[in-house]
Parts: sequence; C-alpha cells; structure tokens
Amino acid sequence: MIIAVDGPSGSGKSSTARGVATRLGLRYLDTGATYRAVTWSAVERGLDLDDTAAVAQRARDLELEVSTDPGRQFVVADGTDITAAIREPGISEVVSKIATNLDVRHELIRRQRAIIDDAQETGGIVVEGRDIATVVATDAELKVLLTADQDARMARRGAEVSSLTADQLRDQIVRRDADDSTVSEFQVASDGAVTIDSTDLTLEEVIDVISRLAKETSAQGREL
Ligand SMILES: Nc1ncnc2c1ncn2[C@@H]1O[C@H](COP(=O)(O)OP(=O)(O)O)[C@@H](O)[C@H]1O
Ligand SMILES: Nc1ccn([C@H]2C[C@H](O)[C@@H](COP(=O)(O)OP(=O)(O)O)O2)c(=O)n1
Repeated sequence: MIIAVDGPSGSGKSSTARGVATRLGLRYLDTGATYRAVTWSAVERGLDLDDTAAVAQRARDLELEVSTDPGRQFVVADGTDITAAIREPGISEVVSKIATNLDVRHELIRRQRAIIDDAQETGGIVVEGRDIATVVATDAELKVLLTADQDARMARRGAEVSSLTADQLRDQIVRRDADDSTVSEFQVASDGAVTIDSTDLTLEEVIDVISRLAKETSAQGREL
C-alpha cells in the first residue's frame, strides 16, 4: 500500500505521515528531505544556486541515503550525517531554488520511486511532499491533501523554531509555498484525493482520520 500525503508548509505532513506509518507498521518517506539534501550539498560546495545545470549535476552525483524507518529518521549525503543540518533556516530559505529546478526534480523523483518500490515488498509506505499524488506515486491507494489555514501554519512553525523572526516565518511559509506552487499543485486536491483541514484538529486526530481511511481502503481492496 502507498499512502500519499501532500500539502503546504506547516500543514503537518511530516509529523502526521510519520505517525500514520508508525501506527500501521509502514515505511515512511519525507521527500522534502531529498530536496533539502541536494540544497545542503550545493551550498556546501559553494555552487551558484541559480546555475541550474551545475546544481542538477550535483543532484545526480550525490550519494544519498534517506531513512524510511518512521522511528529513526536520518539523512546521509556523501558520507556525512546531515539530519540536523538540512533543517537549519539557511537551508529552508533557499531550498525552493533547488525544488523549482526541473532537472533536479527529475533526478529526485527517480530516486523517490525506487525507494517506494523497495518498500512495497515490506507492506507499504507513507510518502509525504508536494507532488506525491499528482506525479511521484499517481497509483497511491490513498491520497490525502493536508491543509491548515495560514495563521495556524505560521504559528506551528514559530513554535517549532523559536529563533525565527516574524519576517523569517512569513518567508518560510508564505513566500516558499508561492515559489513551490510554480512546479507542483498542492493547494487544490487532485482527482481521488481526500482533503483534510487540520486547522482545528490535534495531531493525534489527524493521524486517527488517515489511519482509519487507510484501513477502509485496504479492506475495500481485499473485497475486489
Ligand atoms: N494537527 C496539528 N495540530 C497542531 N500542531 C500540529 C498538527 N500537525 C502538526 N503539528 C505541528 O506543527 C509543526 C509542523 O508540522 P510538520 O509535520 O513539520 O509540517 P509539514 O511537514 O507540513 O511542514 C510541528 O511542530 C508539528 O508537531
Ligand atoms: N515532493 C516535494 C517535497 C518537497 N518539495 C520542496 C518544497 C519545500 O520548499 C522543500 C522542502 O520540503 P519540506 O517538506 O521539508 O518543507 P517543510 O516541511 O514544509 O518546511 O522541498 C517539493 O518541491 N516536492
């Protein structure tokens, strides 16, 4: 089984998807981490992030390992553990430049699909990002568009990274979503996707709803 969770920044995709995977005994893939890893590597090498060909070459050359264990997340790039480094505000500020590079997307989608294929042999995977239902795994059995209103998303991110100024917070949520929307459709539900508005739901409630939908979907599949 593949469960796709897409949505804007701060809607709760990572925490919800990880919670659902833990509860249902599935693997978990944070596709945003792959874009962050390429960003980290390009910055570390001092590449001009506007040089799309050079950054795309970096994406192809990068040796990347992304954990799919929902209980033990890590990202290793060219032998360096960058699990914490990719969450730094400096990476969040520029990651959209890399995520809007279509050659980078091509390479990372290829890698994401290989990880998803591997996970199918162990029962399935919850995959979260921006384009999972529409591009990466269009055959996902369950597709969720997770939303929350802008104020809730900014408040959540602010609570998570207390050092951010109001301007930085707005940049990370509003400006980044606007830039990312130019290459992926994650503001409107695609065909067959269920929209869950998490503004007034707790994390546990969202995990409950998606887990229940997954069980229903899987039971329907067995009846066919
Ligand atoms: N339904 C919810 N209610 C309140 N806080 C939430 C909810 N879902 C997630 N959060 C919190 O909001 C923050 C951002 O969530 P995250 O999963 O990183 O979002 P995304 O992956 O969509 O950017 C985290 O601190 C998380 O614990
Ligand atoms: N499938 C995906 C996943 C992430 N991205 C982009 C969108 C974001 O700007 C970056 C980082 O994604 P990530 O999910 O880590 O971002 P946030 O958790 O919302 O801060 O990558 C994408 O374009 N496609």
